[in-house]
Amino acid sequence: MDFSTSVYDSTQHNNFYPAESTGKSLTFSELSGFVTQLLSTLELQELGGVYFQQLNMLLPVVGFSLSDFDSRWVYGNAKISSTLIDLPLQGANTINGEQAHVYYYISSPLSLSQRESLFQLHDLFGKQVKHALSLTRVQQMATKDILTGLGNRAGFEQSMTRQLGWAQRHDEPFALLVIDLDNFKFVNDNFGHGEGDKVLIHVASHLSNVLRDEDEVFRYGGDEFCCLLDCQTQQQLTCAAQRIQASINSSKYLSQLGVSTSLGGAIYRDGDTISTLFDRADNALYHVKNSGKNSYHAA
Ligand SMILES: Nc1nc2c(ncn2[C@@H]2O[C@H](COP(=O)(O)OP(=O)(O)OP(=O)(O)O)[C@@H](O)[C@H]2O)c(=O)[nH]1
Repeated sequence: MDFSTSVYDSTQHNNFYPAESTGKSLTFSELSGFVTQLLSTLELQELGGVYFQQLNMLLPVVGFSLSDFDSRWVYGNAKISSTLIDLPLQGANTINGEQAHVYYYISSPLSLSQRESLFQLHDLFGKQVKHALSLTRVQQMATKDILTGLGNRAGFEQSMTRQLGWAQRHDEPFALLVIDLDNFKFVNDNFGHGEGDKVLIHVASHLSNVLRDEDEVFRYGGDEFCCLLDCQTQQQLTCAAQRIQASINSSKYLSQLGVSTSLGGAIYRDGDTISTLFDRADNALYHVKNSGKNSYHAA
């Protein structure tokens, strides 16, 4: 079997679309790992063990910029004894606003057939990675709230399922906060829906800024937000809730409009499901709403 046949065979026999087959979203590292896995199944003897090893490490790094591979090759002339691979890093990888690159030298020039093999690889991965990425984007859009950029209700349920699984396996609790804006309807009714939208965006940014990186915040729907927090005790949860309230109350913009927040919290207990945990936090919120709003209560 020649090299090109083995590449195409691998495409057919490797399921490169876990997003489709499992319905799970692909993270960067999953996708990179996937490229690594696929690469390691290819028969790259023609490239030699060293090239294979090094490319195996490099390709996942540049994962998403393989489409630039082709045009970025510098062959040098007959007297140059190395080949330069210039791999532009995409996305946030800029240095002082300039595109960041990874340069890679191969000490002896690649033969024509080695180059051909790499171009075939590039072709193959360019298409596959693009496809996997577009699936990931679609999935991300399905779990994102367009107005605030936060995760939406579907995203919340996905994360909650993951967190519940983790808590059960590792016997490590986490906390849920349900947050509802007070008097939000007043803003819509008196200043219009556009102003109401601005308030939601403003609150979302306060929530994102005040929480730790490992915590997650979602717009559950309407003027209701949810946070999944790395808190194991009521004391830690109360601290987080107070920080959120202090942050919202410090906003002149929100206080001028008369908007504040009511919060209900609950900590995971053994055997909890999404709905039992959510209901406890929601009942606590209900309690706050019925006792004057702008406060926090834990179940
Ligand atoms: N501007 C805007 N308004 C929305 C959006 N989604 C839901 N709403 C409005 O949010 C309001 C939510 O109602 P309530 O929670 O009863 O309003 P509230 O004044 O905060 O009531 P309390 O919670 O009792 O203080 C309704 O008027 C909805 O129309 C949205 O995306 N943008």
